[in-house]
Amino acid sequence: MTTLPTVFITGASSGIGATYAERFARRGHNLIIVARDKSRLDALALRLHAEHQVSVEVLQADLTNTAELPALEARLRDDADIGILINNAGMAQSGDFLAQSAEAIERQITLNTTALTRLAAAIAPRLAQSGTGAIVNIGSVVGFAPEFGMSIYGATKAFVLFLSQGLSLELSPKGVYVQAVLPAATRTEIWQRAGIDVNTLPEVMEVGELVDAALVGFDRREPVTIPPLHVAERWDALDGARQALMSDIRQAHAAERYQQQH
Ligand SMILES: NC(=O)C1=CN([C@@H]2O[C@H](COP(=O)(O)OP(=O)(O)OC[C@H]3O[C@@H](n4cnc5c(N)ncnc54)[C@H](OP(=O)(O)O)[C@@H]3O)[C@@H](O)[C@H]2O)C=CC1
Ligand SMILES: CC(=O)[C@H](N)C(=O)O
Repeated sequence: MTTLPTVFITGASSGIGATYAERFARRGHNLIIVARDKSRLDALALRLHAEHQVSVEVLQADLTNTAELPALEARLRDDADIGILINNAGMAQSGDFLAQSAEAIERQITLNTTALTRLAAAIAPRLAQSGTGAIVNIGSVVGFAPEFGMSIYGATKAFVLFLSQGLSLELSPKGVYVQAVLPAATRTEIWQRAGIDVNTLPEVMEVGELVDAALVGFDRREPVTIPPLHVAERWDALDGARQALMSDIRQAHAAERYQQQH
């Protein structure tokens, strides 16, 4: 009998991360769940263990505190049972760029990009060595849309997509699956935490539907999964246009429109 890999999930105390934890427990995976709120993690661990007979270990950590990252990195690097990383913890901030404090900007970038990247970097060599495993990074459709007015949040999520595509190119030949999941508005606490009333939003997906759809993409080994996108060809066209740029942008001379007029 093959043993299922342990799933390491950040931001598992609520919302999308807690739902991933429930879904993977249902599939029979042991879990390591990470967030700041230990009492919520403990309650989830007890429930999932009772309902699904899996082992659930709780790791309390503040991922914005880079001093807390080495312990998590060491665990990902050294624990051969961990075969799937769900890089989910994230935060959003509402409000204009002009109104953001330096501390708030740093916190958001550290959580959404630095911690995510460092955790992926910690597990990737071991997965590549074993030729198996998966890294799932939770981005957002906001990463496509500066028009949504969440410039820093969107920029962090554009980073997540770029990083995931790059890692997929590097790691998939070595047997490691990398998935970027890009949800749109989903009913979780992130909205309240960002000072936005989710009930004022026009279209909101329920979190169970979002995670189940993301797992369909996971099982198909899709590199990029966008659950709310009904017309899949739109993504193919966007990514195709990006790839078509590549031959055009490698040029030794500036385009004619930038040549100095003498
Ligand atoms: N809901 C939505 O509309 C969308 C969400 N996303 C993304 O989904 C991901 C999950 O968010 P979602 O479930 O919606 O939101 P929630 O606010 O419900 O969950 C966020 C999770 O991250 C954890 N977290 C927050 N800050 C830290 C920190 N400093 N250190 C460790 N853990 C932390 C929280 O736990 P704790 O407070 O206990 O630390 C919580 O478990 C995020 O990356 C978000 O950007 C993407 C698109 C849409
Ligand atoms: C607060 C948000 O913008 C949300 N998390 C999203 O990514 O759509």
